[in-house]
Amino acid sequence: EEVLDQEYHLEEVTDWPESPLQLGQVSGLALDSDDNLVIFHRGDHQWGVNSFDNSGKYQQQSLGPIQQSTILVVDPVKGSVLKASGRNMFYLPHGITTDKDNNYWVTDVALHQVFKLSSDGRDKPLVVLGEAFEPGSDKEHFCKPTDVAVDPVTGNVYVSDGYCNARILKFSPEGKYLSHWGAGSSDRRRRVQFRIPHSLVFLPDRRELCVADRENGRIQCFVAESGEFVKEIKKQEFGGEVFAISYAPVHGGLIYAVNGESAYGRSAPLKGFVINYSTKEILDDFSPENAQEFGMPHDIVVTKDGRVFVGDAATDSVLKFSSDKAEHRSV
Ligand SMILES: O=C(N[C@@H](O)C(=O)O)c1ccccc1
Repeated sequence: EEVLDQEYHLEEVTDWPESPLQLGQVSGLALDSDDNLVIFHRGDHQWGVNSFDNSGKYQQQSLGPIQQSTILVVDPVKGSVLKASGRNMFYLPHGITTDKDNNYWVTDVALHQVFKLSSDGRDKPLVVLGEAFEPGSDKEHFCKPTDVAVDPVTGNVYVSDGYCNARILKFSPEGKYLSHWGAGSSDRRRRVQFRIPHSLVFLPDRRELCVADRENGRIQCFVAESGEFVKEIKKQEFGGEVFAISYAPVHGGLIYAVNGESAYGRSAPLKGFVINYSTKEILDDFSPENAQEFGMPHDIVVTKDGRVFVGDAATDSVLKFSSDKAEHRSV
């Protein structure tokens, strides 16, 4: 197979989007089957230090749900909004993914719930997991669930749970609990448990599930069917926090990741990374142009043609990166 040639380097496509998107905190990104970008954002709601009490209960229920459209489908070339939905449903959006039928699977950390939604604009909840506003750690309750990944072959659904739990749960396509691993499961094989499993990606060519184990600053990959541990990728360059990951089944398998700030401040520059899944080597890193900086890069997706989008929950923006020189405005 062809090897990534050396002059491959991702650079920001600074003239994307052509006109600004009205976004709140951008928490999640996904791609639909046409490689349109799906943005999950928080409108006028913000996750702040007073949003939750010590038991994980959301404190701002009285605000009511976000009235803006929290799910935007955006053209990857121009950045124009193709569809908008997700009004009056969510309090603190977090993760989003699409399944092979273009349904949305989303998590809301205030509701402590996971939803399967039709993408026909009616947002019809087809599956709901967890109990609204009730944190917990059994088979029917999550605590600030962070992300979802769907196996395109079996339709099985994986949930990373979450800020106040430390486990991955597996459900049937209809939402029946099947198993879980990490905290609370029988497997004691791996000493160090997750610390905020924050982002998931399914590797279709390997049938593995990789997890951004955020506060452990590492990526862990598992056999999706069994939860059996396969490998860990931990890099000095991450600086102790990995916020989100994505994957492209090309060039032998490429993992894309963004790092983040720890509660104790910045321990490494905020960047995106392109990592060779097999060798674990960092092939490229990237960040915004013109001394702009990432604020809180919070999710990342990569299109079939190698364009990368990063959603930032601090700058309320989505940035586009490409290695195709033709795409960068000639200065
Ligand atoms: O991590 C946090 N937020 C982000 O991940 C997010 O906004 O999803 C956070 C933690 C404590 C207090 C406030 C925010």
